[in-house]
Amino acid sequence: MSRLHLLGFIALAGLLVAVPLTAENEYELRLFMLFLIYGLIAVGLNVLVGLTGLVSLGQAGLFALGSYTGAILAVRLGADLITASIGAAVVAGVAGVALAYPTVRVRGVYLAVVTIAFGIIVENVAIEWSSLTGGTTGLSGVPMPNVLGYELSGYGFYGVLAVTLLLATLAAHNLKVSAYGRAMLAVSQSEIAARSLGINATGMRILAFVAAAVTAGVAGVFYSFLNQYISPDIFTFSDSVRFLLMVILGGAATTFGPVLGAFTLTYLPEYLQEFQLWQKFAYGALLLIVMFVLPRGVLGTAGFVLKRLRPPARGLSEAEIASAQADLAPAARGATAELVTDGLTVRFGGLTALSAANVRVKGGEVHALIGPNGAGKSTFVNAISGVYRPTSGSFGIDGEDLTGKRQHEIAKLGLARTFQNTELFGDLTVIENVMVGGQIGLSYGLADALLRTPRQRREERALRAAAVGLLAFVGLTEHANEAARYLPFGLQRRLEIARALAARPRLLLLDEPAAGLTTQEIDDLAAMIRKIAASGVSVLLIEHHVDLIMAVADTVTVLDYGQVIASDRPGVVQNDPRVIEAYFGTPVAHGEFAEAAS
Ligand SMILES: Nc1ncnc2c1ncn2[C@@H]1O[C@H](COP(=O)(O)OP(=O)(O)OP(=O)(O)O)[C@@H](O)[C@H]1O
Repeated sequence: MSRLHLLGFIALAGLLVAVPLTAENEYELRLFMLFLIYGLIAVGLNVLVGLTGLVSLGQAGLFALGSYTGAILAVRLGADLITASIGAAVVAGVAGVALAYPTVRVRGVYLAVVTIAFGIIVENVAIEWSSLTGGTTGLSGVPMPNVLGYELSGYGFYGVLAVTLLLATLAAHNLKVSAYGRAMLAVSQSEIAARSLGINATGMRILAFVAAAVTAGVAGVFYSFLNQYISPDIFTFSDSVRFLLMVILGGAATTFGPVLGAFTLTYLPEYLQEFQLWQKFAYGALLLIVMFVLPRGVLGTAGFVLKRLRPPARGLSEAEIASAQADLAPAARGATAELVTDGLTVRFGGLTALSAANVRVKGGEVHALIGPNGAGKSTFVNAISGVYRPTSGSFGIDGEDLTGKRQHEIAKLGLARTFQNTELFGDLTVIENVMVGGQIGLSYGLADALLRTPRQRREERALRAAAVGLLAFVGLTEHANEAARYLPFGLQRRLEIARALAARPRLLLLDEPAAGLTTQEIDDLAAMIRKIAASGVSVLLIEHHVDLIMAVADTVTVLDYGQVIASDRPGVVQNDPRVIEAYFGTPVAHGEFAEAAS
């Protein structure tokens, strides 16, 4: 944990201890307890909004679901605070999974509408199912907070709320700096790239929704025990908006932003009471001004300014570079990684982009796939990496059939790729991009991430060391701490290669890696590809640059109108009349092919 974050946690803990000692009356303490409850909702919602970039305007619905579940369990079944919280966490968690499902199809404003609809449904069920919920009259008689038959004092309950908020903030912070947090950020920035590195994007979104739902559900139980009475009008759409505002105002994706946002929006209405009729207007105007001046939220902007004033070193320390070594060899040693496609066909409506392609990439070779524009090269790459589902035919690595598998499953079986139009995680740093690539080899789980166990730290250290080694291999150590989006184009291409290599694949697909590079950069790329192949990785190279192909390829396969028209050693293919005709329309003299195709 950075020194700044440690200070933040100490300050938060200090505040939580000091408040009950200094509170002058019960009302003050109760208001602070409300802040703790809202803070819990905001901290959970920040996982969703800050890390996966998704917006939920249904948090009041989840809060209500938790409140009602807790209250019903307590009133009707005599459950204590712990049992009620577990029950509410389960019910809200299941609702979180259900809410995450639409993200398979919808995002952005459509997803926001789905979450709004969810909130409205919960509110209406609470009103209409009066035999269970008490309808519009609400549910009263929630007992005093009690644990295992012992009633908690006001301060005891305060302690439970304070410790829960502190632990939730710590767990959310740990999640953010773990492989899970990086994976969520990666998914939000380039889903296709994240999937190509073995990340289950849907799984990450479900996890984020569940985190936001469970915290809102437990906060709901706390609320019903604090209030001892709940009714549907406590959980309205404007509450959902307020919860979202807490995250955005404090600073999405920051550790303490949601807590600060919850604090501000709990106390602000109190201070604005003196404006009487103008209270709501003043509230809105103030929010508008803050968001206009600080679009990243208060702590987001503070962090940004701090980085400007004291920029972190762009590169890595000598010691860190010296301690790391690139390991390019495939994770599964001894594997030959032979890719074989059998009659692979991809149709888009009436267009056959790839027609019964039989390609064999032998273990450890550099195999170039070339062809005129629109020949079907990218379609081939997308088919074997799981982006497109083949219409017919099959493909596999080392005899294992991969047809029909999803992108992240194929990645886990040893295939990594780069993209024709680079697909980096722009807001992550260069080294974080490579670390996301290496996450496929991690074995620590969610509990390790939340608790930052020694196992998590050990694996993260090894992951970083491997990433440093790969950055040295592609010559990017000087840029390690820069955001990937600010790298010059040529370096972005190299970063994509390092990121793909971090997954320690058996087969590496390079989709036009030389596009847009200078002659010197292409020479460096050729040397890099040779080294990669020498370490035992099979390379499938999609390229137009004939010089590069001649320099590195062991075999060249030529596609034309989706069909394989030649596959042989480069020198043979270069003189194949069908290939020359495919590029020029008519047979031409020897030598002109290389000149024109490059
Ligand atoms: N998602 C898609 N939907 C419909 N048609 C597509 C799709 N992707 C590719 N195509 C079509 O399939 C054919 C093959 O395209 P593809 O991009 O695979 O060629 P390519 O060899 O990679 O070309 P380039 O060198 O220009 O990248 C083209 O006619 C293209 O228009």
